Amino acid sequence: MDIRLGNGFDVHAFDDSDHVTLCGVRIDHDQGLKGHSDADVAMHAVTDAIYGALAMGDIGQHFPPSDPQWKGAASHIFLTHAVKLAQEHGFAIGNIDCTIICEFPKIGPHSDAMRREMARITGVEHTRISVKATTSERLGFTGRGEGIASLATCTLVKS
Ligand SMILES: Nc1ccn([C@@H]2O[C@H](COP(=O)(O)O)[C@@H](O)[C@H]2O)c(=O)n1
Ligand SMILES: C[C@@]1(CO)OP(=O)(O)OP(=O)(O)OC[C@H]1O
Repeated sequence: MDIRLGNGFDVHAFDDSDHVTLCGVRIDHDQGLKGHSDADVAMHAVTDAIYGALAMGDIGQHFPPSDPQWKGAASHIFLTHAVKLAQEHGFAIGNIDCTIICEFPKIGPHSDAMRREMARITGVEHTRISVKATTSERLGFTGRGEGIASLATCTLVKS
């Protein structure tokens, strides 16, 4: 059995919009996230974890921020591409673990919806997908409410 481990990390700054999209779930909030795409920082970290496990670059190499085609794009496009690439190379996703770092919005009430949305996109059972959150105890840029950071780990399995 061939088992691969990948990690991903991403940061997006807040802007003055009225919602954020995290793991494909829209959360009304008094700020939004700036990005070339829909700025789904958590889904970007998960996508990069898959590319990392495959040792096939990163999200910006597959979907350059300089390409107008991806302006405002929904991030499920990027995640779907990474999953397809894994499948084409004979891998299935073993599990995904994602951590979202921010003071606000609170993630807990939305984490199950996020797991189910990523399960829908990836075709992976939601019991294999984890979405967690932490504050940074008011320290640093996340603590000052300047943006959201996210990190993710995934395993890929080829039997
Ligand atoms: N944006 C967030 C941040 C945290 N949580 C939940 O609160 C718990 C305590 O956070 P600490 O940073 O004080 O450890 C954390 O374990 C999460 O369950 C959240 O839902 N949303
Ligand atoms: C997702 C892409 C798409 O152009 O743009 P952004 O939304 O700016 O997100 P980032 O995490 O900076 O990753 C780079 C790009 O691939």
